[in-house]
Amino acid sequence: MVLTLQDVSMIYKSKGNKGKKEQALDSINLSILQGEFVGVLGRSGAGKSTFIRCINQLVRPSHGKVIWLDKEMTTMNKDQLCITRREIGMIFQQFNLVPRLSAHKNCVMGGFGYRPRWKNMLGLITAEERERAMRALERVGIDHMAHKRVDQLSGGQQQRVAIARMIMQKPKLILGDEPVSSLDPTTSKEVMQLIRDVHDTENMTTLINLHNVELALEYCDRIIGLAEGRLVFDGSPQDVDDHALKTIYG
Ligand SMILES: Nc1ncnc2c1ncn2[C@@H]1O[C@H](COP(=O)(O)OP(=O)(O)OP(=O)(O)O)[C@@H](O)[C@H]1O
Repeated sequence: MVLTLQDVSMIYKSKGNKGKKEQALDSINLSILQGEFVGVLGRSGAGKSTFIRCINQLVRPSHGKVIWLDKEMTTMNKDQLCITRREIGMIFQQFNLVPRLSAHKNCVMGGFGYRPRWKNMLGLITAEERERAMRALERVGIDHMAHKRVDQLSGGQQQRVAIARMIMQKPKLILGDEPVSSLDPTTSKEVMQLIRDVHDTENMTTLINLHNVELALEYCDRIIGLAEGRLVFDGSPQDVDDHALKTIYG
């Protein structure tokens, strides 16, 4: 087991709206094995993003434990989290790149978690880091755009840069928060294939939110389904029949 969630719940308390509470996750218990590629399905509002973000503590769960490689993330302070998050790469729907910087500079930043803060602030990059970033861009097929500002790239190209930045980070776990939702169908497949290739060759573990059931069934080894914050399905893609889809999507 590389990742375990024990009784994880998340209740958001809105500041406005008379302090209304929103239960986004409800007692999730789950174990993920090394090397699994897991797709997370559910309707809009089912809790998929919250689930993914509770794993690396971008959202701090209200209750329960998240244990990653025998370390309990839920009780970690900010410094401990910074160190542990180096092992966890994240790919977002909106790419989360620095728009005015080049693809290469964005990629180099993937390695910043391993360097002293002062070096990052001064932007001191070694020749080895420069070369490694270039190789990561090559790996995702975007090296010919290395020196272009990322805000001048297409969505698919930007997501490739984000994946190269993640390769530079050398994580053991990939978390994807709807990484292909803003891409057209052909580009979505290309990006999913790329994530799958990186997962396979680097022997990673991956959890990814997807709106597209077909993509999930094609690329994932295991599917989990959320409905109203609860885990309502956990099985292989072959087990996702009409009954399972009805359970997940209502
Ligand atoms: N910051 C927040 N404050 C209050 N409520 C929130 C917050 N973030 C999410 N929620 C609520 O928690 C529930 C789950 O949201 P979440 O974004 O995790 O769902 P999702 O399945 O990822 O949805 P989508 O597919 O539309 O992105 C929703 O009811 C949402 O309104």
